This record gives sequence, C-alpha cells and structure tokens, in this order.
Amino acid sequence: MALLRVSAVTKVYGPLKALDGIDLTVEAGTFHGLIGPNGSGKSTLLKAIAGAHLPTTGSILFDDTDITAMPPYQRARNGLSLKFQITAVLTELSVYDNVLLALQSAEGYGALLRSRSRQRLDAEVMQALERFRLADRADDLAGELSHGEQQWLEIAMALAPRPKLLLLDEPTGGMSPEERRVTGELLTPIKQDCALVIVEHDLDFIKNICDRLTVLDQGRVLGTGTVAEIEGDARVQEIYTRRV
Ligand SMILES: Nc1ncnc2c1ncn2[C@@H]1O[C@H](COP(=O)(O)OP(=O)(O)OP(=O)(O)O)[C@@H](O)[C@H]1O
Repeated sequence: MALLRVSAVTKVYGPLKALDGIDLTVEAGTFHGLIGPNGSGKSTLLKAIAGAHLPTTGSILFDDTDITAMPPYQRARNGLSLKFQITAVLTELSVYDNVLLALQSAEGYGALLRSRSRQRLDAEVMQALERFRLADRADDLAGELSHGEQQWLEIAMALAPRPKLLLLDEPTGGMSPEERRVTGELLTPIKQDCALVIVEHDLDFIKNICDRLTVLDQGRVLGTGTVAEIEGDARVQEIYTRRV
C-alpha cells in the first residue's frame, strides 16, 4: 500500500494549468525527488500535498486517508510535515526552543500537557538536535547559526514530531557545496522512519539521495522511475538540454 497517492490532480490559476492531471505514488521508506524545468509545477504539487493550496480537481490519499481538502494542521497531525511549516527559524529564540516550539505546535498544548513529561520532551528535543549535529549549539540563538545550520535546524524541527512523510522544497538553496554534501549525509538515515518528497534544483544532490524521481514538464508527468531509469530517458535529457 502506497503511503502517498496523488491521482489526476490539476491546479488552475486563471488561464494557466499549473498542474494538469498529475499522478504520483510514494511508498513508505523511500525518498522521491520531483525535478523539471522552471515553472513545470514542482512547488505547486508540493503545496497541494502539504495543503497550502487546494487542488482544483483530483484527489490525494495519505496513509489510507483522503487528505485532498484537509487543512494543513490536520495533515500534520496525520504525519505529514513540511520544512516551512512554522514559517521559519525564530532567530531571537535559542536553537533548543525552536525545536521545542515545533514539537508543541505539532501536538497542540492540550495533548502535550496530558501525554508527555518535561523530561521526555527534553529528550526528544535533544535527539532531534543530535540528528542534525546541532546538540552543542542548543543554547545559542538560532540567529547565530550559519545559513546551512539554520536549514538543518528547520529540517530538525520538521522531523521532531516524527512524521511519516517529510516534504522539502529546495532545502539546499544558498548552501555551499560542503553544506550540500553534509545535508545529504544527514537526510539519508531518516529513511528508516520517514519517507521524503523533495524538490531540488541541484540534480546531482537529488540523484544521490533519492530512490525514485518524477519529472514534471508543463504541469504534466513526463516520466517516473528509478534514478537510473530517469537518467536513461531521452525525453528527460531533451527537456533539460532544451530549457535549463
Ligand atoms: N499563486 C499563483 N498564481 C498564479 N500562478 C502561479 C501561482 N503559483 C505558481 N504559478 C504558476 O504556475 C506554474 C508552476 O509554478 P511552480 O512554482 O509550481 O513551478 P516550479 O516547477 O516549482 O518552478 P521553479 O523551478 O521555478 O521553482 C508557473 O507558470 C507559475 O508562474
């Protein structure tokens, strides 16, 4: 059973069909990359899955539940997480408090008070920070982190509530090559617990970490398959030489 099943999704903005009958299946425990030229619909599709924009037609099933029209906070409770879920890192708060807030907002304060002790919560915050090599920065202000570290903090925040699926929109934007390499290293182990749908312009990065790729072109799926299958697809090579 697929973890995520997007069926015949369209998104219309006035005269423009940003998404034109998209089908996408993501299995649990896999990393799935969305690639394609500028304006092909990658971010619009991610927003439809996250609930930031509702599709015009079509359906989205997540973990056996129809989430097509579900508000984003309810999708989060069902195990769907987006890097920019809380807006962004709060620079005036400590690194620790940013993750604590992410956990609290994901659960709702009522559930938090009922179900978790402070020690348990503290352990979860520190575990999330350790995963992204930020434990020794816990007491620093988030604004003191480098750009790359802030991106890792946002991913740590998105993962802290233990989602089943994480959505990342261009997580390595503005990072140095070394920070990109480390980001790949940090994301790989999360696969044990969490699937990933990622939009990324750095093709080498996305090919290295993903199991499967879906190529969008003008709001349609041009191809979907393993990295090797997509790399060998002449139509994919054609759109990249044509437009990027
Ligand atoms: N809110 C909106 N209102 C009107 N048109 C939009 C809106 N959002 C996106 N579009 C249009 O929909 C199309 C798909 O945009 P989208 O941002 O999804 O593409 P993308 O593949 O993510 O592009 P990029 O790689 O440049 O980020 C584009 O033509 C874009 O201009």
